Amino acid sequence: MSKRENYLSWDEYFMGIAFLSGMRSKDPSTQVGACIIDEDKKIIGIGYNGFPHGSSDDEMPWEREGEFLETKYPYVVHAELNAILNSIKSLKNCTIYVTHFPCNECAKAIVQAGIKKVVYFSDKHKDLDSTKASRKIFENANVEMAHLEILRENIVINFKD
Ligand SMILES: O=c1[nH]c(=O)n([C@H]2C[C@H](O)[C@@H](COP(=O)(O)O)O2)cc1CO
Ligand SMILES: [Zn+2]
Repeated sequence: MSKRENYLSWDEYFMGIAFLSGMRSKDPSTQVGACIIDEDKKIIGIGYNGFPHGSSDDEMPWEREGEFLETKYPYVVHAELNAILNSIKSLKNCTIYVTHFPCNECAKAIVQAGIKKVVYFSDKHKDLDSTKASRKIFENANVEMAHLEILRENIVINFKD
């Protein structure tokens, strides 16, 4: 019997895990996921955007607009930072798969952690200054940036069969 066709590529697998992780996010507008792998393709950290430990999800605001302290922005931990903080070992020379291109704050953390490659899916905020700053941070630190185009339309997990 020949091998199965249409199995997940490594890129699809790790980006798929980043997306699955993002599905844990309670942010009603943007769900971000991240998955960090080492040079042996072992997963060593996963994260999604959410409030810090101890913050009740029901008491924190998910608002995008209004008085700064009444919005989510000062409180939410970004997916990339959560993945870094959740990692089980050194991130030197690792690769991070992210559903969205990282902001400049996450870019700084990615560089300082020793991550050498960023594989991203969405770059919809590419014109924001914070994204331009991220690119500059990555370029200066020789962190490779790679846009991942996934050709299949979806990955289905069927719990019924
Ligand atoms: O790098 C990032 N990583 C990350 O996890 N996020 C999270 C924070 C917020 O919960 C959400 C952005 O929300 P919004 O698109 O409504 O502004 O995504 C946002 C960024 C910035 O693009
Ligand atoms: Zn960020």
